[in-house]
Amino acid sequence: MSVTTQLAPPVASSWSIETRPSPCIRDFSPEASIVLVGSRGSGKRTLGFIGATHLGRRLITEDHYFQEATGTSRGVFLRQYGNQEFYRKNVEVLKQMLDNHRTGCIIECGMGSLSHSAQKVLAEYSMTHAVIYIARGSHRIKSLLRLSDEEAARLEIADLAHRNCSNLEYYNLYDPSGDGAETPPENGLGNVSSRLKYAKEDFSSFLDLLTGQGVVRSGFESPFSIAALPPECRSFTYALSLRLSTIPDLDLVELEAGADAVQLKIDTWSPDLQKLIGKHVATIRRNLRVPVIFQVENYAFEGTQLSMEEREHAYFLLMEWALRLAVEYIIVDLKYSSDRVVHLVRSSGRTKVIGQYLSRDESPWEWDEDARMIDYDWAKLLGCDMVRFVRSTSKAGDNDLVRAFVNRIESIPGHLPIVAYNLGEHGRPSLVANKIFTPVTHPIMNSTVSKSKIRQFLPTAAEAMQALYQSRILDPLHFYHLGASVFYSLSPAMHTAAYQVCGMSNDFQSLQVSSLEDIHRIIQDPNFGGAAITQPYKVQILSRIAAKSYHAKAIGAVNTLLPLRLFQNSNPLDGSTESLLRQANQRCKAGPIAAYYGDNTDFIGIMTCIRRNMSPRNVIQPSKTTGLVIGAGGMARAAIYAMIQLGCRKIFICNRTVENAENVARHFNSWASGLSSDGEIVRVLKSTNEAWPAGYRQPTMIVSCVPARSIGDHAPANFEMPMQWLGSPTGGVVVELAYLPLDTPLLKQIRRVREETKQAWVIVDGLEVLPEQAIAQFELMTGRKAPKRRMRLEVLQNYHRYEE
Ligand SMILES: O=C1C[C@@](O)(C(=O)O)C[C@@H](O)[C@@H]1O
Repeated sequence: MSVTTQLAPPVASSWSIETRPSPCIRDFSPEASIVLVGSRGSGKRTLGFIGATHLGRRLITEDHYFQEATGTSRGVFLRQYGNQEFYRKNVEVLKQMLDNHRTGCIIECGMGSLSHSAQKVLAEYSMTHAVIYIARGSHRIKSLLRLSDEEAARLEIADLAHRNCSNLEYYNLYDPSGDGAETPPENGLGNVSSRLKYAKEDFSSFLDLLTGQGVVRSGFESPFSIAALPPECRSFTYALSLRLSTIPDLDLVELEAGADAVQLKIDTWSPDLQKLIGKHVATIRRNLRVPVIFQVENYAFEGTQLSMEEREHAYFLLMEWALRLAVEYIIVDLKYSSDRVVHLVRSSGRTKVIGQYLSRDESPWEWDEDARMIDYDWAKLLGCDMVRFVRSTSKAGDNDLVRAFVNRIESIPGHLPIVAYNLGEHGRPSLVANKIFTPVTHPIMNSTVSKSKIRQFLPTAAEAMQALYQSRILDPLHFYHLGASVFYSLSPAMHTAAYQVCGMSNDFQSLQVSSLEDIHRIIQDPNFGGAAITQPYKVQILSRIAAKSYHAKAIGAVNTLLPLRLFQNSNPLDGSTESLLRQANQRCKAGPIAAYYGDNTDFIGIMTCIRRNMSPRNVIQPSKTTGLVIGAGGMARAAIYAMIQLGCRKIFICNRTVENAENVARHFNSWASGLSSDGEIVRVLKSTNEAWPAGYRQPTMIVSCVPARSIGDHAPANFEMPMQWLGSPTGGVVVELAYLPLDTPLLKQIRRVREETKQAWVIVDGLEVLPEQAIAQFELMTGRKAPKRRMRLEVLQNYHRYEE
């Protein structure tokens, strides 16, 4: 079996940097238009629509553009003018379409891109733009298009042309939530089902990755967010080691457990390896939502009878493949020829290259030799973004040498992030002390058989964390839920379960407090780790806070309080992003507290739930979409901010005490004065007797932030909507934040209306939002990736304890 011929035609191994074809540049300007190519049935148009909505871009479809440019449809043109003229016109129109939309668009290319000249045009465009090939399982395309075997085979061969003129690849996984969904019509708007939840999330994150949007967004907004720094700049991050061959036997959803990335090891060959990798990368992303570190193991070639030269060639073809999939990291063994490495680095786009020196044999090199520093410098010179040193040892003393070596590198100003540890049983202390992408396993993988012996020495992420607490590198901290009425909270259950899953020695308890002074007493303890703040203190606590996130400032309320400690060389009170990032990197250490930092995750919970449940028919249009918020407390503020973040610019607020609603409206109108042409984003509805204001569409997103049970002397709000306000012909999303009882009068009413009018109202109850805000809160408090599934499960399992 020749592996190389299956992957692509072999290339001459004598290539030097000069003679190699120019690298495929995948570094595009953030605004550059994005082209989608792929066969019929691959899902290009649906993805185009999702992408355009997500990035706020125009969707251009080739068919529609052809019709516009020529005045006839493709079919009619072909019949009228014949093949040759049709092909000529196709290329002309394609070129014109691409040239006229160089920025700010998502361009869907259909069959018109198959001819040789069209491919040339696309290949040229791919030098400056992302041209994404949309792949999909051939059996799915076959059944979707109802093709015979022969037709399917023909389509698959023709489709290769698309792959050849693209520089990136996206595997469009089956989305079970979208069964029955229709392809959007020609203008791209309208009927895509709101149910394509996974595809929406998958493709949106893929585009964030390509455009760099995700990083830009989170960075300056909240320095304590784990997205504010890439994992290689944080302390003690874990990479779940996952071998390709074992994936079919695993339920990936079960693997969620505190890992910051998945290290995907290619350990085997199969005839359709490339497609398999694309599919598995997509599956990992969907199920675990962490970056992928791509690595090809040497033992993958065992039994293939490839020459060394062929192995090297195959190795680099796979690396190129990983770049096409835009994996976040690739590990490149620096034993291979440096011109190949340089070529790869030049093509890497936003993928970070980790240069590796690996030895599975003992004593090939020592940690304290000068040659290690030369190796490090060489990796840097080759353009690597990080360096990884790994070797076998049987001597415990080698672990101290690793530390000394890492210290040496870390003393170099502007040094590259470094991964360094010893393999095997004796190397475990160095593995646990390693700070970046420590490879870990997962309890459910213990039963899988390993070709490589190292697997059995890997700890789980929880074990690695526990070791850090045992050796006092990290400190157990106390966390609280503080408010006037906290007995019904599910927060302790969610946070405690998350500590357990991640191997953290913290505790979390609810305390009822009756004044800010009460709170102050609790949070002075050097082992205080953070608090979830609830009513009525979300706004009041602002007076005790030295620094707050961009969001908390905008909202004017805080639900997450964190300590700022007195650490050497850092002034916690200067409030600079840098000092806050330093605090964030040390948040698992106890120490005297000098001040407090405030953030807000309520808006994240609400925003996530609206986005997830909003149907594309109600896609947010700043000039048209309206939102309605009931209540005027801290949660109502978060709801308004969530709507603003989603792009809504016409928000109404309604509250029993009108004055409070007016205060909230004033706050946002002054904060957001630049966002709306008439300067007013939030307007007050004085009572439910008012008719819906003329000139505004009825709301398509409604969030109720009033309690459904009595609190102290306050009677429950029992809020119901005036029927006239529920007139949106396309329905919308109704988010109810109260969850005691779960079936509030408002939700009962919406169900009734839905039944009677058949309008598409989607209901989100309080138990859906609650874990989302807690997940974001846990990550702010600990810097660890939250075990989301487990936290959501805790809510469902514990809720019944409080039901009347
Ligand atoms: O409002 C809430 C709900 C909550 O107070 C609870 O009951 O668990 C927890 C807070 O973080 C959040 O802001």
